[in-house]
Amino acid sequence: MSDDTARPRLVLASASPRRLDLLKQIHITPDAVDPADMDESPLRDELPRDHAARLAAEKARVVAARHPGCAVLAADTVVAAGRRILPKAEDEATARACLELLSGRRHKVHGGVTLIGPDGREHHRLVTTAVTFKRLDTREMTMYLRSGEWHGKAGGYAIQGLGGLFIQQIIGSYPNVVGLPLLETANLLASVHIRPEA
Ligand SMILES: Cc1cn([C@H]2C[C@H](O)[C@@H](COP(=O)(O)OP(=O)(O)OP(=O)(O)O)O2)c(=O)[nH]c1=O
Repeated sequence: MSDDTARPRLVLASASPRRLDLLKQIHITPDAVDPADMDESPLRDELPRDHAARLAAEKARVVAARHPGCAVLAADTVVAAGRRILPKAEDEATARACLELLSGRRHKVHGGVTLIGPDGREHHRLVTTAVTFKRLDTREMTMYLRSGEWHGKAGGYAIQGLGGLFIQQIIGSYPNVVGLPLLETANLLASVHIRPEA
């Protein structure tokens, strides 16, 4: 059987337009997008990397149950300052608190990825990127809060947008910070015969 005939349908279990764009960037177009839409609160004392891995797996399982025989891809991005999991900023006060915490410091972004194959087998990856912010002055803080870009973003910033202005150093995968570690995701997908189209 050729690789092409073996290619299963791919379902992206995500409501994030960024994840769809990142997949498209590597010439992979899901056959369907079906967000898991679940409670993403951390468990008591859950470590940031464990949280990212657990949520990616849970999102994938919920969606795989709705699409038997398909490959299902899910991910979760967690911004962590030490053992602390930063929230997704839904209001300005939360965004400000996140930015004050990140200002002038290094933090980590953990990207959990789960692929459930058409045979129901689970494959997991956890990718960590270290990001250093410059120290933000009052003008920069005000400008960024006004932009509204922080809305719905883990840690209250977007590296792919205006937030890129604050990045002094990054060690590791850039697309992981945006929402999907592309190298590791492509390797997972290749294991179920889904490859970038020319
Ligand atoms: C740190 C950072 C996060 N983000 C975004 C990516 C994710 O969408 C979001 C993290 O939240 P997630 O819970 O990982 O994703 P989501 O709720 O948007 O979508 P779904 O769970 O359905 O897959 O933060 C950026 O876009 N840029 C950044 O630099």
